[in-house]
Amino acid sequence: MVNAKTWTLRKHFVGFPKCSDFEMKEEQLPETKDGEVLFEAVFLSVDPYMRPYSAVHMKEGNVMIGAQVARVVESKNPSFPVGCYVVASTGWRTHSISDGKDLQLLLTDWPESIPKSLGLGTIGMPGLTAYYGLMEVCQIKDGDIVLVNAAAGAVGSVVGQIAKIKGFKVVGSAGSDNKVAYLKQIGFDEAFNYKTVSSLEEALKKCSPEGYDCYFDNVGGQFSSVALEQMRRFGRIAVCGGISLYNDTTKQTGPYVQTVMVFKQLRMEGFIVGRWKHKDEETLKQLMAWVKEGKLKYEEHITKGFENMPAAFMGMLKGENTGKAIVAV
Ligand SMILES: NC(=O)C1=CN([C@@H]2O[C@H](COP(=O)(O)OP(=O)(O)OC[C@H]3O[C@@H](n4cnc5c(N)ncnc54)[C@H](OP(=O)(O)O)[C@@H]3O)[C@@H](O)[C@H]2O)C=CC1
Ligand SMILES: CCCCC/C=C\CC(=O)/C=C/C=C/C=C/[C@@H](O)CCCC(=O)O
Repeated sequence: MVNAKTWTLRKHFVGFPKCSDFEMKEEQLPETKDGEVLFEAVFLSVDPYMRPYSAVHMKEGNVMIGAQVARVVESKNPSFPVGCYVVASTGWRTHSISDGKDLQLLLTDWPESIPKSLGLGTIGMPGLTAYYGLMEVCQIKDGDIVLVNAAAGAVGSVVGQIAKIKGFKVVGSAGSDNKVAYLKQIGFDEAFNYKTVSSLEEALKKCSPEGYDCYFDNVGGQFSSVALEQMRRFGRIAVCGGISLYNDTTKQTGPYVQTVMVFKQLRMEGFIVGRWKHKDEETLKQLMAWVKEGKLKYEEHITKGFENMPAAFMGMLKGENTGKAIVAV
């Protein structure tokens, strides 16, 4: 018998999450049955989507949603032998049992030199999000100038680097001078600290006087209202997320998009990474190849200890992370 620790949503978040919104619990797992595997979490992901999704997909008392890279420790399923690593969406739990249907093996031939935690970041869901947002939604093409915000984070840092691999000019914004230095280090052409510029409009104009063709939006709200005005004709906006809105207790309102959308003939499209699931295997292989070739750099912000999951989650929402926010058990 194995005891699993879990983090549950004690109270729905109101505004910015608080420690008292979470509760750690322990449960005894049953014996595994034929076809089942028992696995233990090695790395867990904390992601922005957990904040808005909790309100829609969770009830108070539920285990917090989320993905982990886990090691199979007991197996009655030949597809997942003991010792193999899986990506599982079983939430904030140290141990889980599954019949394997919802498990994803890490890419085969994962090199020892590349941390398996990247299966939650650059070679996982955030990397896929960056790739599909640029290639499928923005449909980047020759000569495009790309803008991405939350650029030093898990998704944004991959967006900028893929755009550079493909030969485009890239501008990024982030919330500290250290993050701006990091963006320059990984190849962004221009980067600025959105918290310290005196005018966002001027900063965007200075970084690209010609304007922008592709805007990969992770932030939404006021940033987007200003950025839309800097788009070039026939520009494309991939609406990936709106982290500046997730903790609002009252909905923010306009300026509204219609005038600029019509005059500049813009295309704006929201998307969820799962739309291209059928392409995930080949895309993950491409991301892995770029990492191996040193073209796609990664950074991780690692918090140690399962007991620190809420702190890691709240820290990520506050911007403490450069690169992917991960908890190592
Ligand atoms: N549509 C989809 O399928 C998916 C969408 N997403 C979305 O992508 C975005 C980035 O996610 P991810 O890369 O995992 O997270 P990040 O690693 O970028 O971490 C979140 C970052 O958001 C920034 N941030 C927090 N509050 C604000 C604010 N008020 N204004 C501007 N920036 C803020 C912080 O960086 P800073 O210091 O720069 O402020 C923080 O580090 C999110 O909006 C997320 O919801 C992610 C995955 C899939
Ligand atoms: C302007 C408000 C927009 C609200 C949008 C909310 C969230 C956007 C977002 O971050 C979506 C993320 C979706 C992630 C989906 C993940 C799962 O399909 C798979 C998770 C497993 C894994 O990490 O591999």
